[in-house]
Amino acid sequence: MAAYLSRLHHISLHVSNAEKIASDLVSKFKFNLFASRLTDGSRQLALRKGAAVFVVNDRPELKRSAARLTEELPGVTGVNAGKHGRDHPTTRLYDVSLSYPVDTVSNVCFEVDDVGRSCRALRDMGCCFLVPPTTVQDEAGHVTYFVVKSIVGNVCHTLIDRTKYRGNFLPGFDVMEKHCSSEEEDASCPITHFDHITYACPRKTTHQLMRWYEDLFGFQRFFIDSDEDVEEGFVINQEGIALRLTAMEYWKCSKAGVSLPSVDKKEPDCKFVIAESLPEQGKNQVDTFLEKHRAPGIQHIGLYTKDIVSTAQTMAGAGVQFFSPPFAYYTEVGKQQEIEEAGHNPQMLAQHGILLDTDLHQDPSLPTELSFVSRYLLQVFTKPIFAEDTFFLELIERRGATGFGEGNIRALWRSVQAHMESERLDSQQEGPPGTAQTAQY
Ligand SMILES: O=C(O)C(=O)Cc1ccc(O)cc1
Ligand SMILES: [Fe+2]
Repeated sequence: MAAYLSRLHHISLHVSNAEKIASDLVSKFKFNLFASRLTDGSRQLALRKGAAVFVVNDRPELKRSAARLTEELPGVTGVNAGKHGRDHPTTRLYDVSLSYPVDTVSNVCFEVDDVGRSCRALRDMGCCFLVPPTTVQDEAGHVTYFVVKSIVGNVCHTLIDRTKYRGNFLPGFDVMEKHCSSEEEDASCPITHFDHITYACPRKTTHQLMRWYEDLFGFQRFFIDSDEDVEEGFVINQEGIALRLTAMEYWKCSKAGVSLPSVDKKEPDCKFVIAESLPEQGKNQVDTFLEKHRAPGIQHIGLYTKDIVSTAQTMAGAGVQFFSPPFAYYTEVGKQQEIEEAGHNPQMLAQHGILLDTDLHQDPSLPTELSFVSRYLLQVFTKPIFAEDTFFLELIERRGATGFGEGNIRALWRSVQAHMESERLDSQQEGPPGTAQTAQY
């Protein structure tokens, strides 16, 4: 039986300079730093925007990490954190401090209602535990968590039960009383939650991955496109693009002991997208991720916003760089009309590289003349946010469309390929490989 998840709690980043990345998330992406945990050995900074929470961790140095890991694993059970207890300087709470050679986003932490039951379920299925069940407490109560390794590269999942905790975040973190952002700033960047997490995976691994998430966490297939083949997934294999996309979703379930979320309580949470590159059209952005990240992993995260134009405008003004499709994208007759019919201004979208994809959907419950409902989605992709050309963020505004737009994927693909080509030319001009700086900001 699977371990059913209540909701996504936070996503952890492991980076060489936590302060720099946290400061970018605050100043450019308008997240609020609301909690921190500072010890001699590690720094964990928690940032929030709506329900989207990132925890930014300092990445342990390679040479010391092997020792740290063996030191941490047997000793963590029952650790007391914060002001009232023993606090091991190298303990990274709610995560593992595995060393990693490049900056990475590697832990998706979920809340569960019954940690004991989830742990037994995963153990019975042969899951690999990186941290055994561990209780952490402070004056506001206690939480219990454990960490499992996924089968996607360095991705781990922390499962945490915080039903016995009354504090604002997690024990061991100092929560700041007041958030630093003004209301005005929040109104211009209405990000509400994580919409999806996209994994970059090697060829022929999609099925195994889907099976793992279905069996262990009760994820279910989500069809990106109505024409999608059950076995093949959503395949784009033409005009230089060779990509297989498959998506999964799970439902927030709120009651302890519920074996399957009942139909009427269904509420989908963050989706998971598996992107697998296909060999036919040469090296591409998924291959680049696998090479630069040195393993499969989280390639990008979609942040859901209620107003993409204003969010992109504010972020661009604060220094975020977005990918832009060629200007011709916005002047093409069909696209221009599509944008206008959706009530948007092509020039405004062009200014920040925002892509629009309409999905004409037939609603069988309506009379034929009214049955075509136009649903659309808007997306814009940032350039990589770490020094390495790996992880990026996406803004997404959904107007009825629940999937991912094929037109948008094609436009993104082309702008990323063009970016990769210009990087390649730059590095050729600057000298041998390794001397070129790929930092985007
Ligand atoms: O369209 C989206 O937002 C996706 O998440 C799909 C996707 C996945 C990987 C890519 O390299 C490009 C597009
Ligand atoms: Fe995406």
